[in-house]
Order: sequence, then structure tokens, then C-alpha cells
Amino acid sequence: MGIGVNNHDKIGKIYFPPLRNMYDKITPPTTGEKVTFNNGEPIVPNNPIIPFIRGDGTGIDLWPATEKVLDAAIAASYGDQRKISWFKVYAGDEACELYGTYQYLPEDTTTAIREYGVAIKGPLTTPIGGGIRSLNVALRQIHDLYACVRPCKYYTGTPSPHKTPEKLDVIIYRENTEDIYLGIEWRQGTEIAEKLINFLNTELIPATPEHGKKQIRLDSGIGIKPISKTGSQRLVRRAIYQALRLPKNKQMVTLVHKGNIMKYTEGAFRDWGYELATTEFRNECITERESWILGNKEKNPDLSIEDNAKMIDPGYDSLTPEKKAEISQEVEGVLNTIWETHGNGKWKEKIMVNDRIADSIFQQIQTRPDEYSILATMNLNGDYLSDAAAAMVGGLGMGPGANIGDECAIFEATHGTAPKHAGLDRVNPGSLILSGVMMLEYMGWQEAADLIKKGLSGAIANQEVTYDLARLMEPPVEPLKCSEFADAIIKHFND
Ligand SMILES: NC(=O)C1=CN([C@@H]2O[C@H](COP(=O)(O)OP(=O)(O)OC[C@H]3O[C@@H](n4cnc5c(N)ncnc54)[C@H](OP(=O)(O)O)[C@@H]3O)[C@@H](O)[C@H]2O)C=CC1
Ligand SMILES: O=C(O)CCC(=O)C(=O)O
Ligand SMILES: [Mg+2]
Repeated sequence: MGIGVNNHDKIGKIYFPPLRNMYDKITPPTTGEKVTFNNGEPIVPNNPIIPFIRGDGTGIDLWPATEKVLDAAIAASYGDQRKISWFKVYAGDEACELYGTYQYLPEDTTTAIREYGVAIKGPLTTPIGGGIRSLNVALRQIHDLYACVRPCKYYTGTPSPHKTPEKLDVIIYRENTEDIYLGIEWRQGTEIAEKLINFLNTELIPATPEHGKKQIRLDSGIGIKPISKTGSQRLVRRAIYQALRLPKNKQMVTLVHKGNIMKYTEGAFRDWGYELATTEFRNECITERESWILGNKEKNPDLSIEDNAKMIDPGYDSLTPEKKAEISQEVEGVLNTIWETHGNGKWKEKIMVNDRIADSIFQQIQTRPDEYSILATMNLNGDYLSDAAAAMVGGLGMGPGANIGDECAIFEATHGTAPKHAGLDRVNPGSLILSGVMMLEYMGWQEAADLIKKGLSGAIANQEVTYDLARLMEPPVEPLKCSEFADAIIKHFND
């Protein structure tokens, strides 16, 4: 029987074959059980086996600090009733040391993560220009971890370059498997790049009237940006489910895109997001434009369709007759279909779904942070936006994250390997520790998660922080080491 094939014993209990000898160079812990999944939700035993990847660069500092804090919080919360059995697996430089040159992501590692379902990792290096493609991205794609979830929340006392960082409380839901991260690109000057450019210039572009006489320069590198309806909608679906779990005043999902420029990829992401919200979640959602239409009618029940259309589209009078008719139809359609269910203010109880153009959202989260809650993005926009939002609440040292699929999840910080700080025991482990907090919450171990948040808040409030936060404090304070910060968090469990 192969790995992952379930069997049932005589009393119907699920039986998994022993896995220990299925690996080449690693051995799972002798105690502990697997996390399993049911309809995308994890079923977590009291003693789960959790694979971890230490990571390159600062991973060497971050992982021990994180493991210590997680174990201490679990022990303090549950005594010996609950415990994680950590299972060390390898990727990046450490993997090459054990498995041999260029063995950056051994099969042992991907098998273990698939088998045990929930894993946590430190950062992994990706060279720029040439060399291997990202191991981080590979792990997400191999395990189909399609939602990258990155909360950006302020902890009181954290120094920030922003005047009102406490107003930012957003969760970025970033599509995690496609967009340019699929990595389909061709280097400038290669035979295939030239062939592709010639094919585009001589056949496909001339056959597409909207492209006119455009031509691609022959000395270009070429990359492909696929955005699928499937990938977009499953991401937005997760974002909407998350919104449903939030308090009413945070039930907002903003679709972030650059659809004015990339109409059939980024623009389509927006359209598919709205389509999902207004079909699958029709009863739970209201779009921003629908709210304007209903609101106008509520304020003035005698308002004509045309006057309502003028109010939702300020440039209405200068539009073509066809466009005017389209907007009037939109108004009429909304009033006919959802007035009963969403009108008379009922829409105020629904999840607000709106959209913002990507460049604008970068300034909006700074100028109007409290107007946003969940930001649903494609892969590249979410990558940029998550670093920018983390900066507002104290920097990358405070930026946690999770990569979530339907049958697997890997938790990791937003930042990378920060090579200049590696091995110095100085970086902020808050990001990986908070990723561990997300993991505990995902597992349903809320008490341990809350204890760590309490300890972290206590350490920060007491100005016991690593260099990144210490240098921003006024006046600057003497920084703790990475390992000392972990100890400070544990100490403040008892505050
Ligand atoms: N998921 C992953 O594993 C990721 C991997 N990477 C990879 O990491 C490598 C390095 O990328 P780079 O662009 O330097 O970005 P990094 O995120 O690694 O570091 C950039 C800067 O962010 C700050 N920083 C990062 N981590 C921390 C921390 N824990 N505590 C405090 N400050 C922190 C430091 O700023 P300062 O020096 O100013 O204090 C650091 O120099 C690349 O190979 C990249 O591909 C990048 C992102 C994600
Ligand atoms: O994989 C990498 O090296 C970078 C990925 C990244 O920046 C991210 O996922 O935030
Ligand atoms: Mg990034």
C-alpha cells in the first residue's frame, strides 16, 4: 500500500500505514499523529506531528526562538494534554548539505508535508536573475496552497513610521499559485524567446485588431501572466468566508487589481470576484455600486432610474447613449433583483465588496487605513502590498503569514532571509512567532495563541524588543537579541 492510501480495519477506524521507512534521510517522531482534513478544515489530534523547515539566512536565529515560544505557550495552556511533536524536514542550503548538491527541495520534504498536513517554515533564499526558481513558491504550488493569508495588525507600543498605525487592521488574501509566479518566462536572446516574439509580431498581434500595429522588441525577455477564473474565485471565496467570521464593522472585502491596464488578467480578477460575491454569496454580500443604488432609492423613493444612474456615475452626462443605457440597466437590474432582500437598509448588514486599483490601494491604506479590512489580491500585487502594510505596523519583523490550501497549510513569515543579519541572533522573531500563532489558531488551539499574543504585547509595551523596533523607539532603547526577545515573550505570559 502506498503512502496516503487509507485503509480501514475491522472496526472501521482509519488506519494509516507506518511512514517511518518511507523516507530517504529523515525519520518522523516516534510519538504523535497526523493532522487530517475534512472539507478543507483540519482535524487536529492532541499530539500532532508538525514538520518544520528551519530556513536559510536568519532562519537559523528565528526557528529556535519560535519553537521555544510555541512549546512554552502550549505547555502553559494545556499542561501535558497537548503537545506538538516537531519533525525536522529540509529545504534550501540545509537540504543540500544533507542530500547533496542542488537538492534544494528533496522529495522527503514534500512527502512529509503532504502526509502531515500542517507545517511551518523559515525563509528560503531565491537568487535574482538566474539560478533556481523560488523554493517558497514551489512549496505553495506543489501543495496547492492557493491562499496566502497575511494579517497586518498593530500591537500597542510598537514604533511605526505611520502616525496612526492602530487604524490599520487588514488581512491580505493573496492568490498564491498563478500570475507571474507560475514562472513561465523565456530569457532574452534564446531561440524560444525569439520564436515566440516573431509568432506574436507576425501572427497573433496582427490578428487582434485592438492591438493595432504594436510590436514587441526583438531583444525582449518574455513572461506569461496567467490569471484563471478558478484561481481567482477560490481565493475570493476564502476571503469572503474570512469576512463572515469578522465582526460586522470589519465585514468588507476589497478586490485589488490593475484592471485599467491589464484588462483580461487583472480586470478579469475583479469581474470574477464580483461575480462570485453576487452569485454564490448573493445573500451575504452587497457590492459598493449596489449600495449606492439602494441608498439613493432609500433617500428618495421617487428617484427615477435615470437620476439614480446619474448619481452613481458622475460623468454620466458626457457618456455615449449606449453607455448611458447600460448604466440605467444596471440600476434597474439591481432594484429589480435585490431591493426585497437588501433594500431598506438591509444591505448595511451584508459584507461590502468593493474594488480598488492597485496603485491607489497603496496610498489608501496609509490615508484611510480604517476603511479597509480584507484585501483580496492576485499574487504579485499581494506580495508588494504585504511588505508595505507590514511596514506600517512596525516592519517585516512583525509580519506573519500562512499559505492555506484545502488539504495542507504551511505557515511562514512575510519577510525573507535578511542575509546581512543571518546568524547574529539579532532579527525580530515576532514575524515567525506570529505565524506560529496563526498556526495554533488554525489548529483550534486558541488559548496558546492568545497567550503568545499577550506575551508579545507585554514585551513590546515594556520596550523589550529587538533592534528593528528598538531603533524606532523614542528615545531609542537598548535592543534585545532574537533569543532574548523570545524569552521576554514567555516571561510576559504571566502579566
Ligand atoms: N517566504 C520566503 O522565504 C521569502 C524569501 N525571500 C528571499 O529572501 C532573500 C532576501 O530578500 P530581501 O529582499 O533581502 O528581503 P528580506 O525580507 O529578507 O529582508 C529585507 C529587510 O527587511 C528587514 N527584515 C527582514 N526580516 C526581518 C526580521 N525578522 N526582523 C527585523 N527586520 C527584518 C531587514 O531590514 P533592515 O536591514 O533595514 O533592518 C532586512 O534587511 C531573497 O533571496 C528573497 O528571494 C523574500 C521574501 C519571502
Ligand atoms: O520566494 C521568494 O524568494 C520571495 C517570495 C516573496 O517575496 C513572498 O512570498 O512574499
Ligand atoms: Mg514578498
